[in-house]
Amino acid sequence: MPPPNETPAARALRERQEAEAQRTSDKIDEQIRAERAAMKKKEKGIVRVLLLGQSESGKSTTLKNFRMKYARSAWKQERASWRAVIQLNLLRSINTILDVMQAEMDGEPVDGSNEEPRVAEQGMITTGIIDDSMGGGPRTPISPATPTSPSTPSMPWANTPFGSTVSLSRPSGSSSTQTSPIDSTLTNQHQLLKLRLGPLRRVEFDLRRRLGAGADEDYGSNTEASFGVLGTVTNTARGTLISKRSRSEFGVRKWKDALENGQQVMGRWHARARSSELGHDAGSAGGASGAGDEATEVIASCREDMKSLWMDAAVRGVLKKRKMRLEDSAGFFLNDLDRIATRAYEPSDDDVVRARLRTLGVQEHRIHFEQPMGQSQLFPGSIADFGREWVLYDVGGSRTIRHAWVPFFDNVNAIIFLAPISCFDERLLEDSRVNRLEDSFLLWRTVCSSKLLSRTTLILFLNKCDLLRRKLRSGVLVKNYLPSFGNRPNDPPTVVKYLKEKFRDISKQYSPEPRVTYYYPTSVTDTKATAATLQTVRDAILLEHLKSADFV
Ligand SMILES: Nc1nc2c(ncn2[C@@H]2O[C@H](COP(=O)(O)OP(=O)(O)OP(=O)(O)O)[C@@H](O)[C@H]2O)c(=O)[nH]1
Ligand SMILES: [Mg+2]
Repeated sequence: MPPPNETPAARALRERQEAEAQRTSDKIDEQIRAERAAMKKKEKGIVRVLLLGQSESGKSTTLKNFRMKYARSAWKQERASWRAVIQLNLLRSINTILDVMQAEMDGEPVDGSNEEPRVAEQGMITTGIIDDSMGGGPRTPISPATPTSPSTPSMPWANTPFGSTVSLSRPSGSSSTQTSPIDSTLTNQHQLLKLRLGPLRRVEFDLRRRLGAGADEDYGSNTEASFGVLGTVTNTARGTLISKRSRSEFGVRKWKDALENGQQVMGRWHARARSSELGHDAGSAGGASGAGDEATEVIASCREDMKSLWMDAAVRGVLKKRKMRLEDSAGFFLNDLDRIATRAYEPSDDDVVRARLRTLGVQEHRIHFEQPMGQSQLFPGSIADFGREWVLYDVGGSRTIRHAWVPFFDNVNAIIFLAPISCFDERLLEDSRVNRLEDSFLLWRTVCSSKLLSRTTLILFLNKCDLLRRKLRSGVLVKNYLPSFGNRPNDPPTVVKYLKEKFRDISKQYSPEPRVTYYYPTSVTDTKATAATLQTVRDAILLEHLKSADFV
């Protein structure tokens, strides 16, 4: 209230001051409004893409392809720090072989209980989505009988002197196509080789710990925390080649942390490793930037022994007999030992794309597209900037962590769903009663039917086509796992088309309202082909985004 005895002059002054204060207040309000509007406009321009799919479907690999193509400088900066992860992948394979050899030497029985992972067999969790006809009992086994060697091989390795090299026999031709009786007899030379490679167990343990193994998740009912011990983890079952044994897989909540930790390992051990004397041929000279950490030293010094192990016919025989197909497993680098097991090793683009680092948390990656995209020519001017900023969310795909996906559902423009279609004869790692393809169909149905996602653009990658090709070529019959496939030709184009139709039917049947869905057969480890796919995907997502923002 104005003062009771206010003079006309005082009143005029007060009113001027009040008007001024109001102008300032309005200005601030206007600024806030403008900032909010700008933020909203910017937010509206940001494209949010969620990568979904079961574990090992290829989500992180797709993200890497995106970053490699569109965030080139960040990618290049980060590339070297993947070295420790790749080394860990390599050591996991080697130590798995050593574990399997040990099991063979101990005369452990070959586990064959997991040999028929069909889409829906008795006792399996089934949706009936793929084949309503399949509720029933066991089907005729398709596995060709695997010749077995004596369960207790001769073990004449006592008192063997350590030599400087261990020479073993080489497999004749490709082991994966070997059909003659398997020679899986291990000798004292194998025992010797195993001893020589013993230090790699400690290196694997050390690398895991340093990269952040605190984040490791254990699926196995009986997996021991210590390194060098086989877990009772059901590994990817591949038709006739199935494994019940695998070392637990390394996973992290945040890549960034793990990669930074990996870099620190290099730094910390740098000086020590210089004077390291291991008594082996250490391969190519050190001196490359970042080279010289202890893990690298030991790995380089064991290169020839690792090669001997991987190339050995009897070792391959044991792997085959015990149904381990390392070549198809995640993070397989044993064919690159000459390049990777050196002190000077620096990861290539392809190595990083193929490296396996299991995702446990949600990873957010921002990409700012520098080049104008296709539609910007169609929609010039201010729209050229629209959709330049992308946020890609990569999530963990195992069943136990899928609940973390939901909060992202109400704010994404597009979902890239990865369905690994080579997995039609495999079981889920986290629940061996469930066929992996069936799990993908179930997940796809959940995504399609979600009301929150009814306006979200769906893009389906029918992934791992390369592995599908290889599997079909090796004689695995789709109809044995999906009876409704019937007598169609058992070739990749037919299988891809058949599965695509299945996914399409689910989308049509379960989407709350009609929607456009894009389907791409992919092999996302093939970076060149994936680059072309991503270009198309990017254009498609942007077009849908522009439509939803009423620009079109
Ligand atoms: N051969 C082949 N390998 C693939 C393909 N896509 C992915 N991989 C490999 O499969 C493994 C798993 O891929 P990731 O991208 O890590 O799988 P993810 O979906 O992120 O798995 P989680 O993080 O566990 O949810 C990696 O070793 C990849 O290199 C493919 O199309 N072909
Ligand atoms: Mg991942």
